[in-house]
Amino acid sequence: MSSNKIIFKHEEDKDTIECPLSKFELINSSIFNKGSAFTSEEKELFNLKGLLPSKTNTLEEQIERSYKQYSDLTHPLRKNDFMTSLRQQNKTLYYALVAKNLTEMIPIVYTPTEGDAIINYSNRFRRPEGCFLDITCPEEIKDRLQCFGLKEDLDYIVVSDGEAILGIGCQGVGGASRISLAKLGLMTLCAGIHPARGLAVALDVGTNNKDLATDPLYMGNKFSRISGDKYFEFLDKFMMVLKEHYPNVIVHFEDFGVPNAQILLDKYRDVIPCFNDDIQGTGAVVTASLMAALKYTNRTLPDSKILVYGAGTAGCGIAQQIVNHLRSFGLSEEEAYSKIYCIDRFGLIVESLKSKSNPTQMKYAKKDKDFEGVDTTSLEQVISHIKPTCLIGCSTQAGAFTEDIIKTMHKYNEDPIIFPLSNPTKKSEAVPADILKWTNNKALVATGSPFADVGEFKIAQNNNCFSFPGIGMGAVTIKATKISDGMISACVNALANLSPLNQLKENDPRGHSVGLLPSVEEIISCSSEIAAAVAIEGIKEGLSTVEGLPTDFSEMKKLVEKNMWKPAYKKYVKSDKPYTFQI
Ligand SMILES: NC(=O)c1ccc[n+]([C@@H]2O[C@H](COP(=O)([O-])OP(=O)(O)OC[C@H]3O[C@@H](n4cnc5c(N)ncnc54)[C@H](O)[C@@H]3O)[C@@H](O)[C@H]2O)c1
Ligand SMILES: O=C(O)C[C@H](O)C(=O)O
Ligand SMILES: [Mg+2]
Repeated sequence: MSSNKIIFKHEEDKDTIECPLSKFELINSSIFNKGSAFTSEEKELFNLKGLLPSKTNTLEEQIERSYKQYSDLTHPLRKNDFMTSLRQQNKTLYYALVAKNLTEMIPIVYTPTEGDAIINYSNRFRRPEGCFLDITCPEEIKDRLQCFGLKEDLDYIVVSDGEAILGIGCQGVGGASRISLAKLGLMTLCAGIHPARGLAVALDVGTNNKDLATDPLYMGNKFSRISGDKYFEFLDKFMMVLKEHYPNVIVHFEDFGVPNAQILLDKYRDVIPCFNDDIQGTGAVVTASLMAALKYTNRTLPDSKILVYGAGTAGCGIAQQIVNHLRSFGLSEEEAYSKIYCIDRFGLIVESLKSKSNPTQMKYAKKDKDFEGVDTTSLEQVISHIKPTCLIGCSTQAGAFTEDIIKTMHKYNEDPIIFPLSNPTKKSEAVPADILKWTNNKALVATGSPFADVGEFKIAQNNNCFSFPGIGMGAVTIKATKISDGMISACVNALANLSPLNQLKENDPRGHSVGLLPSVEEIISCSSEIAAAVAIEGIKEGLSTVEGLPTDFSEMKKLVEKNMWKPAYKKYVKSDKPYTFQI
């Protein structure tokens, strides 16, 4: 393509934007549209005079108006519908509105309400967003992707095949599309990925969800999910198109199922700059909150025993990240693995469970003889035998952490660390109010979905939304060739340092009431701090392809913040240059 085409690069220091659209095309472009905020000069210049009423609003006035409309709706799913429409109309207004109301709106546009929106996708569908790739037409992958721009036009892709959406299983094409859009939305909101430079990709490989397959309105392929060679060939074709045509784009895998998530990550992480949010993003946020909780209670990671309940994609990702962290304390690989215990649907993973467990799970297998006389399918008995410091739930089993279980944890720990991480809210292994009640308010709790404070106790959201935006933006900043384990560990350390517990003096009893992680209100500043740490680690490891980047943390943070797209209107000047990017 010609070099004079419009490229949305990080142009935050410019006061004007070159706009190649006019009339209906302009007003229908969610990237360029300003709605009632077009000035009279812009209305004249872009042929909009007959398309808009005469008054020009400010962005603040538009925020006020849309917040009123949003507030008129009482049902969370209707609020989600409203926000989806707003995003499709005017991205600047959408992100400005969410940024102003983070605590209220993140649960609407992300977990948990997005889970309901996904379940109802084909019935509530109004307008498509993002790219759809179909396993029946692998030869079309390149052309379909190129509708959204060429290699200079994209920084970040979120891709899902919809198999393991949150804790609600296969949600077909709707799950694949909307979970990718929700994650991409947070990349823009929290880490400033330009909305025209991010792409949500839905891979439609069929569905095993009977409700969808029998719904006449279901919009995806109704055949059973394709697996095995044909699935991997399709994925390989997609990844090779990215490698050839979008070599600098960072790829974020989301909600792939257990059989494929780790395999795809292992296969492609040295080939394409990519990471899996459920494995590595979750591993990072949970290790960070665990480190903060241990530090506050004067314990160390090498002295801890961790029990992971639900050894799927997230559970094994968390376990692996904790192992990586234990290694940084000088433990051997064997010692590190020995500190982590995993339970899956057949009970504690022990050597004799080999035929029912996958190779990733078997890394944590314990010797059967060490559990003689213990019913390894009973969580309570396993806890009594191991006496873990920390219990982590990623099982999708609502209520699995019963009163007896939590009290058993408390029996062996003055301050047990309990993380019920399954999403959405209805899948949580326990609710914080119960956990606190059953432990005389001593447990250190953080949950996957948002929960309200319990009296004076603040419940941190132990969700990968605190890690993936920083990991992704760090990688985009240096146009990384790879996202290394060191970059993920840099995220862990940066996030653990941001825990509000660090601001307390030793033995300050308020510890349990400040929350283990920063509040959602702080998610944007946390993400830039993490991005800077991740970028610096990538440079140190020789994984950057950008020349002349700062290696000093505060300089890098300034650069990251400058590069972050912010929702504000700029003056438009007319452009006749060709463009290829999404509008
Ligand atoms: N908080 C976060 O940031 C975060 C991140 C990722 C995933 N999650 C949540 O964690 C849950 C799991 O996600 P995933 O991607 O790992 O899914 P997954 O399907 O890969 O894993 C779930 C695992 O739980 C196991 N399981 C099912 N029933 C069980 C039982 N009765 N006892 C023990 N194990 C059982 C399954 O066999 C599977 O291995 C979901 O609810 C998801 O929303 C939270
Ligand atoms: O999407 C979330 O809220 C976190 C996580 O990626 C999940 O799958 O639950
Ligand atoms: Mg996920």
